[in-house]
Amino acid sequence: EVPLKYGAQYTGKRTDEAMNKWRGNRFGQFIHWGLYAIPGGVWNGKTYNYAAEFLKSSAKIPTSTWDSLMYQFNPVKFNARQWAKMAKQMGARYMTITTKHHEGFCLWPSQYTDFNIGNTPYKKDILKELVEAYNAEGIDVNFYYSVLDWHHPDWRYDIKSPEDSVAFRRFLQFASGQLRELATNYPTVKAFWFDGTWDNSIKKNGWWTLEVEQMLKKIRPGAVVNSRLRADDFGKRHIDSNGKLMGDYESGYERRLPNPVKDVQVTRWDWEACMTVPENQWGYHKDWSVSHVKSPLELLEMLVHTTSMGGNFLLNFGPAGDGSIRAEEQHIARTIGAWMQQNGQVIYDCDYAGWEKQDWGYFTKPRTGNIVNMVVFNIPVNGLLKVKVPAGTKISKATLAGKNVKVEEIAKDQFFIHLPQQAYKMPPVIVLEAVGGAKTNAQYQEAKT
Ligand SMILES: COc1ccc([C@H]2[C@H](O)[C@H](O)[C@H](C)N2C)cc1
Repeated sequence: EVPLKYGAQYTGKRTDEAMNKWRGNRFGQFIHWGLYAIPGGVWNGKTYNYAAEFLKSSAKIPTSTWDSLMYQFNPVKFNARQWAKMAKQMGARYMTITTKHHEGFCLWPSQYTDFNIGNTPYKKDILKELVEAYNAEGIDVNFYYSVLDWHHPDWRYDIKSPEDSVAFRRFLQFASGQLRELATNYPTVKAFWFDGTWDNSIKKNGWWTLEVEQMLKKIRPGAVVNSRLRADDFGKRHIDSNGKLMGDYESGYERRLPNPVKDVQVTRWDWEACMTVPENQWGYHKDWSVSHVKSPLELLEMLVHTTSMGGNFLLNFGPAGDGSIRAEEQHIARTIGAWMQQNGQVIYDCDYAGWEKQDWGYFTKPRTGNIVNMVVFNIPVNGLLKVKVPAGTKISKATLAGKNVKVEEIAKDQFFIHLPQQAYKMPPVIVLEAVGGAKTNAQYQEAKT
């Protein structure tokens, strides 16, 4: 091991109450909302197919022109309570909001820059409205914060001169101040999702990333911070030079999920995957016809896949500039929500079962009891669902929607589950009562230090 000052501060999963709640939430709503939602990927009549929140660079728009969008920000259709109700109906247990994306525009009235919601026609503190509305629905709120800031004159992509060093130190003070006011003025915030930390300027200032994590946890004990913030003494990000995860959970899965067979080592720590509905649009884009738009079922399978590997799934919504939620996203919320209404117990507070992945779907395991859930996405034509269980496991009971289903042992540690013959519009859940069998997932729990 190399001695590190700014590397991982602990190993193994946090087991305090705040982290257990963060983990048990499992399903979150990401919201990307900022000035980019106004043009929605279209500039001077031309549609740019790249991510809408990058339109400033795609269309090579000067900062002064882009920043004047602030004077147009007046979301007349914005209703925080309606958004929160929709998220509740979808079954989201937490919501992560872009307090400030790369453009540098702040959804809260920051004292550290005028480039904020207070100087828009809307004027009011949107962040406060969202925190209150979502908390009122029992949904935890987490803050996304981009360190990269296209608006701020002291931002640097790299440190190549003494002037760069002086300017960037001022920038880091600015960012620390913004984070302090976010953690202080919105006391119910539960976690911080850092982005925009891939540049050399940050890699060369790993000390600051640890200082920020420690400051936030001092102001908000129990706060959860993602690995994406952190760089160690040598500029290594997410995982330090000794191979240890920094921050409280691994946040490298962006628009991709770990493979349930090859990447099972991800279960040794907490992690979260964030996902777009189109191929690559986080902010609102006017034209979703340019790429595949994932169906509710595709997204539901990703949620179950993520839970089955002990991770959290953060599904993105990109509200329009007027504060409305597009029809596709409303449909996704309703469809996933209907299934979560019946089956949320196989997601919330559930984890990796440690059983071998099979083609029919995914296993999830509640924290306590000898239950293993099967979420079936691939229904066998003959209605006989072949299940392999760990050596020596006995299945004492299997139910589907509360009704017993026949379990027929066909070989050592192999069973047919007789599925009721019906048209399955949504994935059925089979609850197994299983006793015995090797405890396989223990091997990935690292020693706690
Ligand atoms: C350079 O490639 C990037 C950079 C930043 C991103 C941002 C997206 O705008 C969104 O906020 C996502 C979570 N983040 C990684 C995506 C791709």
